[in-house]
Amino acid sequence: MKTPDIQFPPGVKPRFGDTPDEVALELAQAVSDFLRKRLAEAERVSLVVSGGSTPLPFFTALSRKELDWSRVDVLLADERWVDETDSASNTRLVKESLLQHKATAAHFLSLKQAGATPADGLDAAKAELAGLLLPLDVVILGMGNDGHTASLFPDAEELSHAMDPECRDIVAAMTPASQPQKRITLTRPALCSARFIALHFRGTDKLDTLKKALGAPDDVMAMPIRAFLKPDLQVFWSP
Ligand SMILES: O=C1O[C@H](COP(=O)(O)O)[C@@H](O)[C@H](O)[C@H]1O
Repeated sequence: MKTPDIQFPPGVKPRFGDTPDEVALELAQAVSDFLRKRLAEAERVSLVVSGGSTPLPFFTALSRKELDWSRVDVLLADERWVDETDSASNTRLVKESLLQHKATAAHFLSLKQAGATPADGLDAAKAELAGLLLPLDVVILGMGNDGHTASLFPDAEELSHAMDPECRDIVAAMTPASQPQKRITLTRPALCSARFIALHFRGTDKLDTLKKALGAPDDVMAMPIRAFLKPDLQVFWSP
């Protein structure tokens, strides 16, 4: 594969692979190495993953890694406000493909709580996450072609709250006009301060989206992914 022609800010570490499986294996190796190192230093560690279609091979590879999973708290960067039985549920994806094999022992913290809307369930979600230590250890982000990451959508009326660098909330309710479901998301400061942050995405269309994001890095409200394009971000991409 020809290495994509894309100019990253200094300190961003891109890894380009030929196939989604190759990149998923590399990412699983990098994440498990980092978690193992953190488990030698901390009693519990946190692993934040994204939903959508991209992470499946990464989840499968990571679930087979040898780790003390009983000390790992797994949560999603964002969730659609749907029941776990719904095919759009990111929770369902994580339970079916990540919390398997060796990772069965991990502790899952659910963003989706009871309530008709994410606003109704927000306090319960905050209570669920109350024991997490900040900064988070590992955050794996995805990205949409509108420049959203997690559920930080450019067209959500709650975006300025969730993207506020001073926001004290770990989670926020989101109602993006473009999306069929309401969402709940980790906020920018909670995600941005993680010790290990990776952006995992695939496809030439999304590479073009990333180039657009890098072209005008300051307008983070137009493309929230821009807030994460900073030194030490690890980028994992395949066609
Ligand atoms: O809606 C979402 O989309 C993004 C990207 O998903 P993909 O299907 O293009 O991989 C994802 O990162 C986010 O968690 C999800 O809720």
